[in-house]
Amino acid sequence: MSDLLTHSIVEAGRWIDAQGWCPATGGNFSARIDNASAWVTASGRHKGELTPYDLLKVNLEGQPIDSVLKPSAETLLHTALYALDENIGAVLHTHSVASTVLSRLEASDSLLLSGYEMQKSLSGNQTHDSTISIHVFENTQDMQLLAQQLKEVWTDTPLQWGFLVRGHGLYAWGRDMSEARRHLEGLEFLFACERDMMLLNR
Ligand SMILES: CSC[C@@H](O)[C@@H](O)C(=O)COP(=O)(O)O
Ligand SMILES: [Zn+2]
Repeated sequence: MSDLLTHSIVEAGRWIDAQGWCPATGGNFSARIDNASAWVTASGRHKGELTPYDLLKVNLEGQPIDSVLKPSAETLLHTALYALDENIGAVLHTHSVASTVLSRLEASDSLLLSGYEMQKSLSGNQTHDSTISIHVFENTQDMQLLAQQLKEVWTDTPLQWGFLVRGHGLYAWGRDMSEARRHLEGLEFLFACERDMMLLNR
């Protein structure tokens, strides 16, 4: 199963674990194969210790293709993103302290960030002197419901770069794994800064 896409997921898991963003078995990752399928991590694995045999193919309804592995509990969020935007090529979900805490400190459904040079790590941003919005969904164990809410929000206004799930973590994406990693790293940095600013009452 040696393949560039599966390797990119395994490698992302090692890097994300090294950052401390996927403790225990938290997090899940995927990469689009084509317009009808994606590789996704199997459920319950430690994401820093993945091998290609911990990945399976799913269709965009989240059903396994030719695999007995159980797909990530949150597969429907990955497949919803691929169905919503044909330009999304990879999705990374993390459980960092910053995203978990900040998503609880933010009471509304939209986290606004401005004044950070690191905003330029997010595609389409040329300056710190703008305001970007990251949607915050309420957490639920009902992935059908969360995927439906994602579709409804997106239909109103397409999301960019990522979204938060309150008390849970971050979903970040990009046109390929490289861009997904850059968006993830930029957002995690911005969240850590914003959490500190809030804690300092600034
Ligand atoms: C440590 S429990 C975390 C899970 O509930 C879930 O949120 C998660 O990110 C990982 O689920 P998984 O089914 O392994 O993809
Ligand atoms: Zn999760």
